[in-house]
Amino acid sequence: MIVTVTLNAAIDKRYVVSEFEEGEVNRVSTCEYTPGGKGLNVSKPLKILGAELLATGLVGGFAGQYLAAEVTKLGIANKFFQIADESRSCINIWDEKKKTQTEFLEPGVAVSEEEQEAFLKEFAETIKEARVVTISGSVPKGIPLDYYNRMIDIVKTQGKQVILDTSSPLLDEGIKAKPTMIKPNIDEIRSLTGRPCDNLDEIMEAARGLQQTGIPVVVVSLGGEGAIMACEDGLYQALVPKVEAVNTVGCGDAMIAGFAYAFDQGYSPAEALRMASSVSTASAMYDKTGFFKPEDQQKLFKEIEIKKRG
Ligand SMILES: Nc1ncnc2c1ncn2[C@@H]1O[C@H](COP(=O)(O)OP(=O)(O)OP(=O)(O)O)[C@@H](O)[C@H]1O
Ligand SMILES: O=P(O)(O)OC[C@@]1(O)O[C@H](CO)[C@@H](O)[C@@H]1O
Repeated sequence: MIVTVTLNAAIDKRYVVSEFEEGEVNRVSTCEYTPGGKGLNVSKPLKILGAELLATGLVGGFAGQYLAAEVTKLGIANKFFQIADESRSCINIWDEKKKTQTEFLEPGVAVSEEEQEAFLKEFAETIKEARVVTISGSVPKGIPLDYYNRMIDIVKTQGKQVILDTSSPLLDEGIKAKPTMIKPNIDEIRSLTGRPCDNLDEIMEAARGLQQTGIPVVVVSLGGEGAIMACEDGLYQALVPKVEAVNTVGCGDAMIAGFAYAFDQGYSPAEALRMASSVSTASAMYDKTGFFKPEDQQKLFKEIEIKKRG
């Protein structure tokens, strides 16, 4: 079983405007509300894969009730912890003319120390049946930098695998707790290592360096260029075929879903990389964040090349 964690859940609001004008009144032609926050964008592809899954995290107020109800509607089992303040919204504006996307991500409400401690206590119980736990995204206000470290310690103490997917400064702190896996993208690996990582050799060296600090699996995702993985077996490269990418938002989350699924099913690291790359690439081919067509994923699974690089 897989438990996904979203501490900063959000109602993702997608606004379509004919032409976005800064400083003007913009009328929205279509709007779409979906449950978001990175951990929920991991849950959606996991559901499509047919994984046994439980979504947890923090939600609050009416927005929180709406989020939990929408997640349930998607058929995703969930056990959210209720906080006092209202869950956030994230706005994504799609400009039809310029074909650009503008995002406004609210920071998330304050979470009191009492709420933080109570969630951790509940979390230790929630993951009892899990084999794999994913921890994703930003954290709401008031949550200290080492909170993910405490969660990772709880998961590891129970002998389970834990994937951490976040960015600086939470990632810089989180790697100290040695999660089972991290998946920085190119910007995140540069920020983590302070190296330019301008070519494949440098990226492989950076991934191996991090893996050797005691993080069993380090994957660097490279968008349409695939991914590099450093693990105990060595270095691997995933080469993905050219596809018509219509929405790359949340591809990283879909990749985490693929790895969590593969770890839960006991795949080898190389096959886990193939699985994760097929799910994330299929999700780039679908316009709705967090979704993909199983037939695209199954086709890609056969086409993706996994090369041993050292
Ligand atoms: N344009 C694309 N074409 C094909 N596959 C893609 C494309 N963009 C992303 N992918 C797939 O998704 C994976 C993750 O992409 P990326 O490196 O962009 O993650 P990310 O930056 O964490 O994404 P996000 O933050 O939007 O979730 C890639 O390794 C690849 O398999
Ligand atoms: O603040 P986080 O949790 O890091 O990111 C939140 C978020 O912007 O990322 C997704 C796109 O990847 C959106 O669906 C979501 O609302």
